[in-house]
Amino acid sequence: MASLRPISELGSLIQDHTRTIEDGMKGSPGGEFLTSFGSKPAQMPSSLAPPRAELLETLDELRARLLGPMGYLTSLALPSPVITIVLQTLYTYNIASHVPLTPGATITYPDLAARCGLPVDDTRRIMQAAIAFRIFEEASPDTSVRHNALSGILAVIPGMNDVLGFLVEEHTAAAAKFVESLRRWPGSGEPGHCALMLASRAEKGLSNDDFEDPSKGYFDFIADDEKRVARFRMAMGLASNSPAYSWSYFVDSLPWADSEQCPETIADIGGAGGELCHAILRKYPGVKKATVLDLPEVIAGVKAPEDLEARLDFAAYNFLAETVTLKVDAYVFRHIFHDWSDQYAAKILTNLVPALKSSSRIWIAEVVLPDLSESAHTRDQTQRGADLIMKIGHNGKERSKRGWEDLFAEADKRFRIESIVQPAGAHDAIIEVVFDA
Ligand SMILES: C[S@@+](CC[C@H](N)C(=O)[O-])C[C@H]1O[C@@H](n2cnc3c(N)ncnc32)[C@H](O)[C@@H]1O
Repeated sequence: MASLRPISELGSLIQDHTRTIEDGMKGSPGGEFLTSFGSKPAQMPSSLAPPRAELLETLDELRARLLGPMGYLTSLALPSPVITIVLQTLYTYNIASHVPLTPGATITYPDLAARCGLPVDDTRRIMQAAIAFRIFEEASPDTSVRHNALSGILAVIPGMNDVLGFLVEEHTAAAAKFVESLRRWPGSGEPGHCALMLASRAEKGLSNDDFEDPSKGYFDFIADDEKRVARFRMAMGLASNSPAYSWSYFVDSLPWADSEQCPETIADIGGAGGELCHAILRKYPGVKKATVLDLPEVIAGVKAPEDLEARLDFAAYNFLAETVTLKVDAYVFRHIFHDWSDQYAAKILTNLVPALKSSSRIWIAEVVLPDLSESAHTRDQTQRGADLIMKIGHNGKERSKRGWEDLFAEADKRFRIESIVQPAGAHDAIIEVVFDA
């Protein structure tokens, strides 16, 4: 472990980075970093991303070191159920929608309680806990509240409440069942053995001791529940709209402007509505034909936009149950493998093998976990957290470079990772794989 810097040095770094950000944001929208309702969120240029990341990391380190081992551990464990209680109640009673949206307007605790159908004393206690975590503001002590920027997004951004609902209802229930899932099915890679499925079956009064097919996962389970499917789609849609998820990182990183390297034909496996192919075809005229392969129900009714009609088509394909018959120059997978444990991810790859020739390339857009770092705990908290979310939700996983190498080796020794590129600011890396047929 590297020797730790004196805490005064951390304080100076915090001061320096804060100044850099404040100066860099002067006069820009959101540059004052206000938290009141209606204030503009800061839109920081990418040049400020490094000082921002280092500032947040330094704040995290200083806090952990000042709290000391016992204080820091308590600071993790104690708020965790409290945050769950607060967020679950905010979602279930849609509390944000009952607080007036006129800037500065307030509501008393009894009025809010009446609108939400909650007891007054509980409403006050839940709201005050929320306010302590910076959601809402107290307008008058013990009497009334109003929105702030954070609570405001729950009320005004379409889909935000769905995101909250998805997280607090599905993930929280799954988290509570995680250890039980480990005990019941140690090491299982079956989607039906994940904690979310354990929780979902228990919630419906279904047996977890005796159920038919552990290969059926969360999406199969909720398929008939329109409300849950819509909420999941909304939550994913909102998350994938964040700039770090932009298609352009992947599309721009492909070396296909060079006609020597540009494939004439490609297939996007699990390509859903074909949006990634739209971007690829528009940027690379050398790609003459793209085919989206996905489940029949997903591609049913999906059409290519007019300008791409001659170059884009869709075909039904089940990557777990069938081998690929469509032979193209390059296969693309975006956000596919992390949904699956190694045994299923390897199956997807072995099902591709019969279509591969020695010049075939596979391009994957997904996370490549970096090694843990003493100087990037906040990044690691997010990425390792996302890995566990994939586990509780699907028995899926995020993979490190080693994890990807092991996966390809398990699938077929002829796969070889040719390159991994991590564009700055992007959530995903781009993994290029060749097949030594
Ligand atoms: C997380 S989405 C990714 C979609 C798209 N590649 C993207 O980047 O937005 C996973 C995709 O895999 C597809 N999928 C799931 N199971 C499949 C299967 N057994 N066979 C083919 N596609 C499947 C889903 O329909 C969905 O389109």
